[in-house]
Amino acid sequence: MTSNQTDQLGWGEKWPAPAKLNLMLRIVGQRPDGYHLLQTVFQFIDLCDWLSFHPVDDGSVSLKQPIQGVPEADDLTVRAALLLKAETGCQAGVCIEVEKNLPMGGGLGGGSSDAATTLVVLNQLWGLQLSTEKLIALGLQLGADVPVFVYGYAAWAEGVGEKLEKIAPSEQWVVVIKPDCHVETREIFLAKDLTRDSKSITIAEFTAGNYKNDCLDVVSRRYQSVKNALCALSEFSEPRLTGTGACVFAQFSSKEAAISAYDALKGSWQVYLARGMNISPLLSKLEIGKHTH
Ligand SMILES: C[C@](O)(CO)[C@H](O)COP(=O)(O)OP(=O)(O)OC[C@H]1O[C@@H](n2ccc(N)nc2=O)[C@H](O)[C@@H]1O
Ligand SMILES: Nc1ncnc2c1ncn2[C@@H]1O[C@H](COP(=O)(O)OP(=O)(O)OP(=O)(O)O)[C@@H](O)[C@H]1O
Repeated sequence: MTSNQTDQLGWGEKWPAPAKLNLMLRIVGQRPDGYHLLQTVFQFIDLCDWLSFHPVDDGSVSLKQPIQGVPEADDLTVRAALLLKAETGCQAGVCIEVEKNLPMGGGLGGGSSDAATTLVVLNQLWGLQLSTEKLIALGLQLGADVPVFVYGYAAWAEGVGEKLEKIAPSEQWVVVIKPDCHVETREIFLAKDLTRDSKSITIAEFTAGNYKNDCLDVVSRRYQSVKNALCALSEFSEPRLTGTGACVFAQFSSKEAAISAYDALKGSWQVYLARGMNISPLLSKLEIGKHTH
């Protein structure tokens, strides 16, 4: 393959893997296998990891630089690429480069988003022609948060997060605090004191302001730094927890208000200023590619 062809096909380009926020999260039941049945609203933010894919000719899947603390074989991008090969019999190889910006264990879905970007982009680069529905089903094997990143639209989600319906909450400015702790999703879902019987609500009830996250009480009881972050953000706007934490966020209707909260918090906290997005930057980049290639 010449370098010109390589560029045209998107090999070596940087592909975004955005973070998500759960704008609300209700636990409405539990499956026999222990997985929790949710109602949640996913929206993307313009805070991203960046992935690039480099062809290798020996059929192997590797990482250019493993992420600290994550063995290469466990990395969700490697697992996603191997899953595609196993599913399709594809013999091609790839070296994956991840520019990691999203904090891990933050409830921002970084690992899941990296996996989704790998599924979607390698499907294209390897010419596999799997449908979005098939990629969503493969993504679900890797984690409950992967499907929405493949889907690419802000979504009302049910099931364990795989029943997705497009939704368009307002794309507000957000300030996100990453408290100084790592919350394991599994630990929170195993907690005895977690509420698991919330009443289901409608999209209209969410839109009218029902933003409850059922994990909030358990997480803030166990992690003092999450509680402190909620308190710090509440000076500026109503704070919420994303997923099972640790990150907390608040929305702002103006950029100026968001910047002034960000400026006030940045001396004491690991804090991010971002913008809500109803179409994932990955999907936008794929659409642009379709029109230019
Ligand atoms: C909390 C959320 O981030 C909300 O978007 C997701 O539900 C979690 O998604 P995720 O991190 O991709 O989760 P997975 O990697 O699939 O599961 C991690 C662990 O959380 C528990 N888990 C996860 C999702 C779910 N609906 N019920 C669960 O009980 C399972 O015990 C599992 O062992
Ligand atoms: N490419 C990857 N990036 C980040 N974490 C990864 C990756 N591959 C595997 N992991 C593992 O997944 C765990 C969860 O990472 P992630 O960044 O998705 O957390 P999270 O934001 O809390 O996720 P979620 O909101 O889906 O619960 C990490 O602690 C790490 O062990």
